[in-house]
Order: sequence, then C-alpha cells, then structure tokens
Amino acid sequence: MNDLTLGPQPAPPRSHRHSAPAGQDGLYSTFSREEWSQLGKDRISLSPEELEALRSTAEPASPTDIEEIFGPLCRLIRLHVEASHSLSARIAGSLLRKAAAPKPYIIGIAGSVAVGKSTFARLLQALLARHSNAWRVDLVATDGFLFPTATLEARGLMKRKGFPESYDLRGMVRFLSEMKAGASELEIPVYSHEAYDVVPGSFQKIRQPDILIFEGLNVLQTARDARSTASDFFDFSVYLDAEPSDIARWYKDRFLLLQRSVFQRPTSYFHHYKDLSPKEAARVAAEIWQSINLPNLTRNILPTRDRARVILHKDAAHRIVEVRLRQGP
Ligand SMILES: Nc1ncnc2c1ncn2[C@@H]1O[C@H](COP(=O)(O)OP(=O)(O)O)[C@@H](O)[C@H]1O
Ligand SMILES: CC(C)(COP(=O)(O)O)[C@@H](O)C(=O)NCCC(=O)O
Repeated sequence: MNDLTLGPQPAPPRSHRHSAPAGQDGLYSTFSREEWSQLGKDRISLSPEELEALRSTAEPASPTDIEEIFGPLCRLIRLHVEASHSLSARIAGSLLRKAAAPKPYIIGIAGSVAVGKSTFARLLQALLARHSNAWRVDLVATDGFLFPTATLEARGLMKRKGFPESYDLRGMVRFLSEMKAGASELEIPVYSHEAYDVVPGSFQKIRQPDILIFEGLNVLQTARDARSTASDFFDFSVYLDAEPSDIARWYKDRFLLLQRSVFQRPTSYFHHYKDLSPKEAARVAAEIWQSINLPNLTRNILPTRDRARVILHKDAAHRIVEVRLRQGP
C-alpha cells in the first residue's frame, strides 16, 4: 500500500469505537501504523541537530512518530494545500478575472483535555513550516476564547470549564470568518494555564499566515442555534483519539508534574495545592477528571470524532497505532 488516494475500505470493528452512525465507518480508510508509515515517498528524516531543535518545541513526541506518522500526514496536508491554492487561483483567473486574495488554509485539531493536542499541534506547526516551501504557519489554541473567570463564576460555570457554554463561541467564529475573509491582522485573547484565566490586556496577533492551525476541545462542535460553526472555516481536520482510561492517566501525570512545579508559584491558581502529598494530588486530579473532563469528553468531544478528516488513535504510551482517513475532496 503506497498511495494516499486509496479507495474506501470498510474498517474492522474495534472495541474503542463509540457508537458511530451505521455506515459511517465506510467513509474511512483505516491504516495500521505500519501501513501508514509506508505511504508516500516523503518519510521525514531528521538529523540529530534538527531533532534537538524540534525537541524544544514538541517535547515529548518521539522521533519515530515524526518519521512514520508525520511524514505521510504532512505530505497529505501539502497535497491538500497545493490543490486548494491552485483551485483558488484558477477560479480567480478564469472565472472572476481578478487575482486570488490571500487566505489562510485552516487546520482544526480536536480531542480530549490531556490527549496531547498542544504537543501534536506544535510539532505539526514546526514540520509544516520546515518542510513546505517556507509557508508561514501560525498556531492558535481555543482556550483564548474561554470566558474570563469572573464571567464563568458569575454564570456558575467554573465546574464546566471546557464545555461549549464556557467559550465565547461567537468571538471564535468571528475570528475564523475574518481570517478566511483575508483580514491582514487580527488579535485574540491569551489564556494562562498558570492563572487559570484569560490574561487581561494580552493578545496574540495573527498576520495572514499561509496555514493556521486551530487547536482545541471544541473545534469540531456544532451549536444548535448558531448561523455558522468553527468547522465551516476548516479546510482540514484531525481528531486525536485514545482510550479514556489512558487519557485519565495522562491527565493525572500532568497534574502531578504541575503540582510539583507551576503550583508552587504564588501566581498559580492552584497554589493552595502546593503542599499536597503525591497521593492527595492524584486524588484531586482524579476528582477533576471524573467531574469535569470525562463528562465533557463523553458528551461533547467524542461525538465530534467522526467529523474529522483524519482520526489518529494513540496507545497507552502515546504511540499513534492507527490512522483513519476520511475519503472525499
Ligand atoms: N507524543 C507524546 N508522547 C509522550 N507524552 C506526550 C505526548 N504528547 C503529549 N504528551 C503528554 O501528555 C500530556 C498532555 O499533553 P498536552 O499536549 O498538554 O495535551 P492537551 O493539549 O490535549 O491538553 C502532557 O503531559 C504531555 O507531556
Ligand atoms: C482550559 C481547558 C478547558 C482546555 O484544555 P486544553 O485545550 O489545554 O486541553 C482545560 O485545560 C481545563 O481547564 N479544564 C477544566 C478542568 C481542569 O482544570 O482540568
């Protein structure tokens, strides 16, 4: 198997697949890691120096993931970007008879809290920028669109952080629509995990990148009453998937690490946890996971999985072991 345009193949049943609508699996081609790594001719081979440089951006992703998973994925994305540019240029030239306006190609990255979205998105950003004709690739996380803590508290939403109602969805869609309309510069709010809040007066500036990676729990969600939704503006999307029990463990491990480091600072929202024993910290992490992040995954995030163009499934050690690719233009 060495062609990214393979026709649809029915996927075998899998225990971790959650109630996909009947026939939906027929839209996807399923590749084992081994099969996926053989696709295309663009295996990314990095020198030790290049690996070291990437490590600071995308620690703790493994070099074999870069070569075997990101090689074919970046090639697939490049094919899509080039086709999109060429279509826009042809429509502009031969139909509208004016030059095509620059518009970013937008890639959505979805998945649970702690599944590894930020790590994955940083690595994809670095690899696309490095391997793709010097394209400028920007990365935006949706946490900047969370309502400030004062608003969440006033609305009784502090225990529903990450749920759809905790985000300024209108602001998020407005940003994406203005990006796609070719805005030359946009500013979006910045979120601090340390302060557990949006930072007043701090903004990320986005200046017409060639590719915009838009990463967050909610990027594939649809809202019942909204005229448009984030994914209306996506050209490509990826869902990072793993067993909920594995993600719970990654959440706990990250919490324990933060408890020993960031929570020790008086500026941390969780500073009151600074003296917890590892056992107590693990109990707090499990409580937050069970009461907030797991219900959010089950109710709001997992149901969006089959809207993604590519679904990447990780094993218990963060290794991507299966790739599902949705067919179609
Ligand atoms: N490829 C990977 N290999 C090993 N650990 C990883 C990998 N990707 C993420 N992690 C770890 O898993 C945890 C969650 O990752 P993160 O990117 O912060 O997730 P998210 O943005 O989805 O909340 C972090 O502790 C991170 O270091
Ligand atoms: C800010 C978040 C909603 C976003 O998560 P991320 O995009 O980093 O996966 C999440 O980190 C969060 O704060 N969840 C609420 C419960 C908790 O403290 O984990």
